[in-house]
Amino acid sequence: MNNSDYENYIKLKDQLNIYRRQYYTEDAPTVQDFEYDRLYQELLKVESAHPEWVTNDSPSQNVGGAINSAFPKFRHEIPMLSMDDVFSLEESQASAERIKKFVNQTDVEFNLELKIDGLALSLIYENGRLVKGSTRGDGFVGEDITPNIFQIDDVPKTIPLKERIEVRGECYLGKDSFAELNNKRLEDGKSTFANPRNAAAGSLRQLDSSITKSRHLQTFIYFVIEPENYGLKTQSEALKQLQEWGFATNNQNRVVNDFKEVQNYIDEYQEKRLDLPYNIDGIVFKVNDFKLQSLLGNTVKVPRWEFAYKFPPIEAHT
Ligand SMILES: NC(=O)c1cnc(N)c2cc(Br)sc12
Repeated sequence: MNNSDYENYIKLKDQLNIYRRQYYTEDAPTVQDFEYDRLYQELLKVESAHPEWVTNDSPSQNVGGAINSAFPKFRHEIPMLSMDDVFSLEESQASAERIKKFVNQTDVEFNLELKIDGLALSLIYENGRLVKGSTRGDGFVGEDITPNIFQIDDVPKTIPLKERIEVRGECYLGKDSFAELNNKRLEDGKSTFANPRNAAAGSLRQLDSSITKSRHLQTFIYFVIEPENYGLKTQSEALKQLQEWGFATNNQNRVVNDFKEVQNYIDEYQEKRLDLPYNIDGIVFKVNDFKLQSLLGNTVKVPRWEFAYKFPPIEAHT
């Protein structure tokens, strides 16, 4: 083993952990997402060549980040995992092929969805009433932010379902609300947020709910936990049902069967993303059939039945 390779790996791992703390816990990253992604992919490459170097504190073994202890802790009954990322059409095709091989089926239907650049949240309803809202945290223990969730207008406080249910999605700040917020902060002589995702995170993870209320946060809900308990068979069906229950859902999803359709969808939204009223940073591929999703299951950190294609960074025009 070349000692300096190992030392470089430790430096890379420590640097990534600093970036994660800034992004997930402090809501104030000092590095752009694409640079973080590049370094993270480099770490994965080194770890696949040297699995014996991998320790529990590696970013590859953890989801999300440490929580703000000022909030009550909330242990997720089912971990809130993250997702594998791919960075090219070819990689996304290879991932889709690996999934088909795993389930030994050539015609697997995928539901493509927009990857919202916000922060993950979980909502729990009992007897049709919202009882709990939480952040992802480290995937196992998140922050109980229930009072703040009640301040988000598009989160239904009651739903027409008596059974207990957990749904998950993304909390985000629209581009216009972000611009208004930063202009107001500039007028008030305050620091501005680097991007809408940090502004959303800083607004949702607020100890003062009235500040959360003033920030016009929005949500897209896209997961039903244990969907088959509610008679749902596919992800596309679950999105329709979520909308009928009263959740804010993103209806720009598309069920695809072949790669040409995937290419069309990616091209279409790579084009449209600048005009959408919210930030997206990629496309989520989900195996549409829940029975196949169960067959595929999860690895320690990510589901095998979904992955994200990340758009290349938007060129900053100086
Ligand atoms: N549509 C989706 O499933 C989706 C959208 N936006 C996101 N940031 C994420 C993250 C995970 Br993990 S899934 C997902």
